[in-house]
Amino acid sequence: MPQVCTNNSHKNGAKKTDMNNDESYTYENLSETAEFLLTRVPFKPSIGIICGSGMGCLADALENKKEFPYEIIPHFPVSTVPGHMGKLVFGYLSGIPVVCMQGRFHYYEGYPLWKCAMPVRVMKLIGVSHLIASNAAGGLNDKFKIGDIMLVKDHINMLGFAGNNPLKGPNDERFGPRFPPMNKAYNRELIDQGKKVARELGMGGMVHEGTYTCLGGPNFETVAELRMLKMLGADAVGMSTVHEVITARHCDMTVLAFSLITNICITDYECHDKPNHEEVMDVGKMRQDTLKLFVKKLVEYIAQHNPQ
Ligand SMILES: O=P(O)(O)O[C@@H]1C[C@H](O)[C@@H](CO)O1
Ligand code: HPA
Repeated sequence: MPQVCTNNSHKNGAKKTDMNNDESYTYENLSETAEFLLTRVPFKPSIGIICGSGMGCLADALENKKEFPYEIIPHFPVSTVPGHMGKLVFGYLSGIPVVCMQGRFHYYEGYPLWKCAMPVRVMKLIGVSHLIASNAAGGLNDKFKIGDIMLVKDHINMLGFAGNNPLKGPNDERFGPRFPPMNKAYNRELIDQGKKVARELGMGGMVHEGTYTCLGGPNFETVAELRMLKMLGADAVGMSTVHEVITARHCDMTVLAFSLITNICITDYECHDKPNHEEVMDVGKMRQDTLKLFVKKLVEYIAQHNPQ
């Protein structure tokens, strides 16, 4: 049975922070959050996992779990999206300690990007050096099929084009530099290892490499928007991950991200299908065994080789 933690000082959905949307978390705020967790978990994971929509199964695979509902963690936002459980889960995968976000935060939930990405900084402060971020995404690349996996080799930060960035505002050098590079955001060794693992698991044909783009959501995209994104070089489109990766790279974490292609983007006005969140979650469930195995193998690789 997983151990579910409680926090009496933050009972009954009581307001945990006075911050409004203009005030970012301070280093001290996030250190309090990290301290809260570290004093309740008997191990320090160096690998963090973020579960995409319908992919909470990745956290179910952990052993000796210790679970923290987001409501009880100081300064944490709460998850509002179906398919995102809203729990931080510590445990072991193949005997390796990991921490898993079973539910992430999206811009369309009403949170500013720095708040959506705050758990990444908390992970950093508890000792996480490697982040595996997963997401559900619509496939734009003609070669992709529903249920395929795309290892993210790069992203197009559409929200960033409009000046919206999780690093916007005063920079605290204790997290990272004012102007972080983003040309090597996704670790090449881990992308190659992802492909190797896929081949070993007999799923080589369903794993690709490509560019992810994030829009604000919550609506799915128009045909014209999708045609434009395809022309720009995007292979998959979603509503998350980019703000987490930027925050992770800012504080020098090594990142692997992958998209589960849950639907094929509709770029034809004559097609009358409609994308929907139920389908997105169903594909996550359909692929849960494959995803668990895939992530487990990557965690084993990271623990053995410590790619930088
Ligand atoms: O959290 P992710 O990016 O996996 O969730 C995707 C984007 C939207 O939140 C939702 C749409 O169905 O799934
Ligand atoms: N668009 C945006 N986000 C998504 C999609 C999509 O088609 N599928 C899953 N998340």
